Amino acid sequence: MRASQKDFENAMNQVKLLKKDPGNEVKLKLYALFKQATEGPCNMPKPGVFDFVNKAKWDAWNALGSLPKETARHNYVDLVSSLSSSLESSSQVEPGADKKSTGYETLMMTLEDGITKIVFNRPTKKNAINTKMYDEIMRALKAASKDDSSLTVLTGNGDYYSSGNDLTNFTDIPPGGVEEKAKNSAILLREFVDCFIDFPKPLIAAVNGPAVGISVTLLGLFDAVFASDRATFHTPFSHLGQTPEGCSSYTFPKIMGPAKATEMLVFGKKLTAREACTNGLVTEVFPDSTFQKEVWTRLKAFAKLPPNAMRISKEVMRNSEKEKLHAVNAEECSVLQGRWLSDECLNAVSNFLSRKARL
Ligand SMILES: CCCCCC/C=C/C(=O)SCCNC(=O)CCNC(=O)[C@H](O)C(C)(C)COP(=O)(O)OP(=O)(O)OC[C@H]1O[C@@H](n2cnc3c(N)ncnc32)[C@H](O)[C@@H]1OP(=O)(O)O
Repeated sequence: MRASQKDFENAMNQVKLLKKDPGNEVKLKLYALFKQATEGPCNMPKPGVFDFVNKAKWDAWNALGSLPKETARHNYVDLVSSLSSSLESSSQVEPGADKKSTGYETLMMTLEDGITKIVFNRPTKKNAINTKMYDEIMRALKAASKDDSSLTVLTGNGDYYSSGNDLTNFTDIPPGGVEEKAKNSAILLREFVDCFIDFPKPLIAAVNGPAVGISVTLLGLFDAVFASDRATFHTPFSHLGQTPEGCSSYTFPKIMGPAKATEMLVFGKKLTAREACTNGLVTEVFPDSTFQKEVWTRLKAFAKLPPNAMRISKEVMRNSEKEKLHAVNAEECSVLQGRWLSDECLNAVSNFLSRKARL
């Protein structure tokens, strides 16, 4: 499936919020893709040669020929998404942002009202985490740990929070073959999860939509999890021939008890936001229609609390667990390294990539 109608509507809203003019060439491209996506191929009469503006628009639209509406919608969403990161859209930002970081391809990052916000920004891929995104999240967390903010929030752009590991990560095989790939992936995963274990400030997830795989397991390392009632929580590891990561083999049984943790991590039961809240994984659930407003009101109130007291309180709670969490992370990565070479895993990934299986 290509970009959904919701992705398209989000993109249309984002365009209105662009703070910098993207230039005429890009505006014409946006216009053409929008018209193609909503009306199909151009069948309007060609404007006269002196009607420069309308002729340029007509030319851009007409140049798309018989491009299918769906493809145009997808390309429109992609183009807006790339503009949002490079030209700093304010759609993900509450008013009065005092600092925004560009230089991320897969994320948007802002600092405002004492809150650093890191937004997964691959909406057309349901915010699947590719290798670049793993690296950028680590870089963003390191920057957030040192900036002026008192808390850090992770959320997703579009209809998903994140669909977890990008399964195409498995297709980029180095010269050393699949063994080397599995080894490198285990090293990357360990380093990635370590960043969450060691993150020094309160870390909050605003789960705006469905969450899958590693985007769910990591929640056990967050300090608060706010969820839209549209969000779901799914860890289909057995279906994928894989095993738990993100320290979930330790945090989930502790949070929800071994029976519920087994339902999720071994049998792949998908939880609704309310179920995840009842089981202690989610702090609070909000109606989707008021999610952003209510969550940001709450976060802004938290951000006014004395930052050092919050940081030290987190440190006291986390310190007694840190060594254990690092050991669990190391063990989970080592087990996964073996699983990635198994037929069960290779078949599951190849089924996804050949579109035989979606969750
Ligand atoms: C360094 C390695 C570390 C590894 C850590 C271990 C981590 C483990 C995990 O996270 S396991 C979980 C992995 N995730 C999945 O298995 C989810 C796979 N995706 C799906 O099943 C579906 O895409 C969906 C249910 C999330 C959404 O379905 P639907 O609404 O029908 O949308 P599409 O399937 O059409 O998706 C749109 C678009 O996005 C691409 N996409 C979505 N998720 C992923 C993904 N996880 N990996 C790669 N690509 C993904 C999908 O292919 C479509 O792309 P296209 O438009 O066709 O180009």
